[in-house]
Amino acid sequence: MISGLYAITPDEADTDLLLAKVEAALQGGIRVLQYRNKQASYKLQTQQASAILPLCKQHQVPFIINDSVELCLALNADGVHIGADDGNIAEVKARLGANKILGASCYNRFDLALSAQQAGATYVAFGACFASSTKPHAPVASLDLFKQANAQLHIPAVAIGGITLENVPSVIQAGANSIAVINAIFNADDVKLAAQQFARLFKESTLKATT
Ligand SMILES: Cc1ncc(COP(=O)(O)OP(=O)(O)O)c(N)n1
Ligand SMILES: Cc1nc(C(=O)O)sc1CCOP(=O)(O)O
Ligand SMILES: [Mg+2]
Repeated sequence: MISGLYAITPDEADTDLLLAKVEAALQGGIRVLQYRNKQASYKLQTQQASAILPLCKQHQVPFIINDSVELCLALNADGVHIGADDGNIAEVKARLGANKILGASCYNRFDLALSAQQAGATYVAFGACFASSTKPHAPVASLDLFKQANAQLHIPAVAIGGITLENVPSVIQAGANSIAVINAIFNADDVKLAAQQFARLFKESTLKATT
């Protein structure tokens, strides 16, 4: 269920603009969407995520909420993504139930991925793969983690952090199952085109990696 192009929303206060960008990204072929707005109040997050949910449903794209189990359960979204400061994975899993997606940030640490999988995570994320303007102080993660993930995990591994159309082939060749992107999609002049280009590169590079 978690594979291909995984878009994450930017910190956008203008809900109409955000919805237009999300619709364009969906039309461009994203396969997963995470709602993340670190600047918004819980009220604005609820309004924005409630408006995005039916768009994702129309496109049959899983909709994941960043950080908040409460918001995910209130909206009946498809899942939650949590990091080291967002709660205990096993406890969050128990609150969400077996049918929701639970993503866990593992930064540059494979030991965290092994324990996240053990605690019930549906997927893990490693990053930052490259310097990220969205999160400039993120620790740098080696692309070798994806080789390790393929060999030792039975859940998908998502790559995040500074991923662009230029560097995405190297991440896919390294073995990432999914590519999470904020800036290079949502700050592109043409959001739909950017998503289409990522999706096409993902297809081409995956074919190369498997032949
Ligand atoms: C797919 C994906 N991977 C990593 C993160 C980062 O989560 P976290 O470390 O909790 O940081 P914030 O996003 O909450 O700032 C993510 N959101 N999504
Ligand atoms: C939200 C986030 N988490 C990261 C991590 O390394 O865990 S990097 C990151 C920002 C990703 O945005 P962009 O595609 O604009 O670099
Ligand atoms: Mg978080």
